[in-house]
Amino acid sequence: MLKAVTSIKNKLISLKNLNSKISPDDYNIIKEGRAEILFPKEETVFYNPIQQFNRDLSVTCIKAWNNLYGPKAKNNRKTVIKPSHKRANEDSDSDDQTSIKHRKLEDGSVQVETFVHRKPYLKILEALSATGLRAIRYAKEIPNVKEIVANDLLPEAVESIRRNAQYNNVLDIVKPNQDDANVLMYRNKAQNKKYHIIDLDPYGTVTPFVDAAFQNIEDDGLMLVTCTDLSVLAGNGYPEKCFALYGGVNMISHEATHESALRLVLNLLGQTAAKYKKSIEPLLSLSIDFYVRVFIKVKTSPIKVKDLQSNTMITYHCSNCGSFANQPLGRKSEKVGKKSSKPYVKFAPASGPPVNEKCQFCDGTFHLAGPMYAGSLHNDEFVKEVLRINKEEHSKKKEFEGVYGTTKRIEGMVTLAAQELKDAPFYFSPNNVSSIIKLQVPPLKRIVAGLGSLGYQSSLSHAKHSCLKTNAPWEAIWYVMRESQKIDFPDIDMNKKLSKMNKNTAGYKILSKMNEWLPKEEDSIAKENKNADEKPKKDYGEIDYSRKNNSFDITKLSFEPNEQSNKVEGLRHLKMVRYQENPTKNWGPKARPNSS
Ligand SMILES: C[S@@+](CC[C@H](N)C(=O)[O-])C[C@H]1O[C@@H](n2cnc3c(N)ncnc32)[C@H](O)[C@@H]1O
Ligand SMILES: [Zn+2]
Repeated sequence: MLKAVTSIKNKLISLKNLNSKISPDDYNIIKEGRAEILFPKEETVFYNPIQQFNRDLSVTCIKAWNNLYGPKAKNNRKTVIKPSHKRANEDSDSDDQTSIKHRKLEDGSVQVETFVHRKPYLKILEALSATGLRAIRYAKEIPNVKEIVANDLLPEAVESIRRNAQYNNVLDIVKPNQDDANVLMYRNKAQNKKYHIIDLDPYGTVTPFVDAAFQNIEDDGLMLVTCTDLSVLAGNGYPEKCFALYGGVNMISHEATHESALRLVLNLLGQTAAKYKKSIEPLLSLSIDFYVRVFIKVKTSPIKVKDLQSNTMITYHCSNCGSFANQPLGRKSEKVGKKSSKPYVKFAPASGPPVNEKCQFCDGTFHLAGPMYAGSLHNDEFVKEVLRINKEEHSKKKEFEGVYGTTKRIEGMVTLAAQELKDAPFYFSPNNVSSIIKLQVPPLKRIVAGLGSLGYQSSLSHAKHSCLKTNAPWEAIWYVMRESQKIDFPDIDMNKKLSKMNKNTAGYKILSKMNEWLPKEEDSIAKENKNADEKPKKDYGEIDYSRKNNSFDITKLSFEPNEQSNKVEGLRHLKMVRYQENPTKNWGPKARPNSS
């Protein structure tokens, strides 16, 4: 949270090394992280205090990326064995200082351990910097930063970046620059200048800046991307604009629209990267308040680019009952050569569609969402490191006391993201499903236990409160929801209930036809026997996003707590802070200041 807004009164500030004097009444000092920003009282440059969470999280993510995949991550301690006549520092990196330990081995050779004390090496571009606050925080809070170019189109913003970089004593690291972000990035490309980290935090959509950014980032680099245009990415009113900007349509009027927003942004990034033989790996993808923020690793890899097709999907979602089915746009499978017996990967068009013309549950019409990214939203290793830094360093170490105001929220959000079920795009709201079939909303843990007893996994979603992600087919979801009523109302008479319902409603159609489409007991037994005889199918990288596997055994249903329900219930008891602590009045994406 904002630490202090101090009005400077009755004295002139003379900035170190700055010739000009600043009139005190013109500025507030805003303290955030380790930075102090001189902020003009009449707002001419963009600053939104609610975005402190975004900035705190970004600092933590850059540290995590650098620890795991940064240019020198795997290289901090080298052990080499040399013939005894060679000196240890002959091959050492001339930029860095090294300390060396020699140990003579029995065979006469010398084991040389080189401890490398790195000179700052990280190069960061903040392409849309406004006051410079973010760049200054990166300079003061992230180790090993060599250079941060803090760029903005507006002269007032660049003046503010310069003033603040100087005031914070980081002008040796933070380089203010006035340019259109794209002009800067394409010029960098021409000069072969690249950055390890590119942060894109625009007003609204990131789309205009993405192409240039992919041509300006180092291999294995980290790209941090914000989009605040959620009315387009997640709203109901602009499918055509969403398609034009992101190359796909969101899940209009569906509770999972915030996850589709993330998948659309990742689709835009993945498609753009592929043009340059690059692939993206989402490290952490969050839907937060009024914006989305994704952290991706970028790699030049023509082989990985081949996965783009099978990692892209469209989604059919019923406009009546909300059930959905995903359709990957391609297939990737491992085959074995007939003559050579060598395995090879085959890419093929997908087969489909996964649904009939009308919804099989309620006769409703399907809407089409996507194309969008179908793969995992987060990387386990990265998320673990983010949580570690947040807990062990930012929350506990004395040196960080009072620096990070949003550690609880980072813990809450990232812990939820970490437990999200993979390969199960989207979630459903038990509240909505219950209201469709006009039954009482069961507790989440009971639904999860029921699905778990049928062999399916479930998790919460960071993107929406009280919603469930699951790899269960919709047949199982409707079935569990109906049967769960019998716990609360053991004498419930479903036929009587149906007779009172309007026959044209989705709920009536779902409940009245359920016994027709539920798997039959004898089918389950036959399937079990067949599976036991069948050789396992060898699929490589092929994930069934479609939810077509609906042959569960209905007789196995139980609502007793199980591993799945205990896991979900454990998280709900953590009482984590998902939302911003003490948001100000009328918080949200801030408009451009008047003068811009
Ligand atoms: C949302 S603000 C950035 C906030 C900042 N990153 C932070 O954390 O406080 C967006 C900034 O982008 C700048 N901007 C808009 N279009 C631009 C362009 N084409 N090139 C460079 N800067 C641009 C605006 O002047 C504004 O200062
Ligand atoms: Zn339906």
